[in-house]
Amino acid sequence: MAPHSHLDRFYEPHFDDVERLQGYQHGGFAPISLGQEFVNGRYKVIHKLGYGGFSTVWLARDRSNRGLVALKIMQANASSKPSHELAEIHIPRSLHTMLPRIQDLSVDVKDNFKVIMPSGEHQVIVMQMAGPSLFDISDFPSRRLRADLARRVAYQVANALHQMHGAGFVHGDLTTFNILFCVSDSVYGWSDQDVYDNLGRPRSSEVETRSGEKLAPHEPTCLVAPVSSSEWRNSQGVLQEGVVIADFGQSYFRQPPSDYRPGAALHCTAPEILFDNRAGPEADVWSFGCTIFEIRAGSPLFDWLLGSRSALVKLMVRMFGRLPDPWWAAYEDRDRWFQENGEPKLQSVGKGHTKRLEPIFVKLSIVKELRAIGSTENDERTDSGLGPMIEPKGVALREEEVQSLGDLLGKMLRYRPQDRITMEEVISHPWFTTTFHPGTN
Ligand SMILES: Nc1ncnc2c1ncn2[C@@H]1O[C@H](COP(=O)(O)OP(=O)(O)OP(=O)(O)O)[C@@H](O)[C@H]1O
Repeated sequence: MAPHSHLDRFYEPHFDDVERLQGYQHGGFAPISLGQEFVNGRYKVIHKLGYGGFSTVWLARDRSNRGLVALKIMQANASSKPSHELAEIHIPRSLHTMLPRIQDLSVDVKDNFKVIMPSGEHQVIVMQMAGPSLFDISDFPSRRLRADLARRVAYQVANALHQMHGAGFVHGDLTTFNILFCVSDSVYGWSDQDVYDNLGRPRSSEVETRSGEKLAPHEPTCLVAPVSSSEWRNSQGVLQEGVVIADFGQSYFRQPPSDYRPGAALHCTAPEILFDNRAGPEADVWSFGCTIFEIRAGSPLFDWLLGSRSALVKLMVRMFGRLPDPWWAAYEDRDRWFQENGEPKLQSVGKGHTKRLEPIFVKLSIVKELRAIGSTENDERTDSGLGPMIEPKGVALREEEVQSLGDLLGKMLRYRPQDRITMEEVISHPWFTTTFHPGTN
């Protein structure tokens, strides 16, 4: 009989917005529990804020000043890579010292220390506590930000990225997952009870093996769900309408470190990374183009769940046409879907005198995607419970905005990095400042 997989070993948790249990291995996630203390009781874990591929992120009380902080507890394997540590800790610190105007736009690292646990040695990064990510608040497919808020948020990120590029920093992993709403100043002074009253009590699910076998010391006794997006959305006066950029794990200053491997989220990955493994400020511009679309649309330009590089390239070619050489020749599935000129392959449809050739799929375009915003929303959602940050349902973009945003994204999403506009040009684009009057359609 085949051995049970790691997943089969456990009963499923009661909720799905939680890290996978397979991540809890030697070298993996740290088994943290609510109430756990670090640095001689200075930091005490009181809730969970999120998780990513490399870490779990917890809300903690800093007893030195009674304030609230976020503890990003890295997987042990990621903690031992000097370049990762350098990026996660030193890039945000350098940004704050070198670029005073970015202080409100990038997350602040306050402290860091290491802890030894049965899973290994973990780097813990103490950060300014922020709110949910843009991804979390939109909660695809039913919600997107209010139009004015979407543009304001996009401008803040553009401003931060412009300053970073001007000083020689590359972010390397720009997505809606890594842009977080700021919380109101009063939140930092909340008691534990205020946290639970406003954000709900942590939901936890006991971890149990199917066989009844005891848990290993590196396995958590409970999985804890992060504060839910609906708690954030419906909490009154807790979130500000400003954002900070977070997650500098893929960032670098001037030159990528020798062990650098570009690692942007697949749906935001630029073609030069896919084909040449080459990151840079231009790749940030591509990722940010995808991110602006997602901020305005509430859903991604290219699917989040593509699964493969080839599936992403197929969507790119459907949208932007034939790849430049030599990438076209390197795209292994091109003959399956496309003619040599990048047009979709043709298939025979109909019978007898109605028989004709038709493309095997329709071509995509940014403008078409922009025109579809607001018209394909899930009609079952109610306007109540959406919160003040969310656009009412069924609101489409004015044609004037479709043209303006289509122009901006078209220039940011050019295949060749040297053909893309720079962040200097992005922030002066009229889409950020034009008033799109209702009724111009
Ligand atoms: N300072 C913070 N305040 C509040 N929540 C945070 C903070 N930092 C991170 N989070 C939450 O934790 C999640 C994971 O954080 P982050 O993306 O930094 O982790 P990661 O392991 O580096 O993930 P990735 O797989 O994206 O590289 C974020 O999406 C966010 O929801």
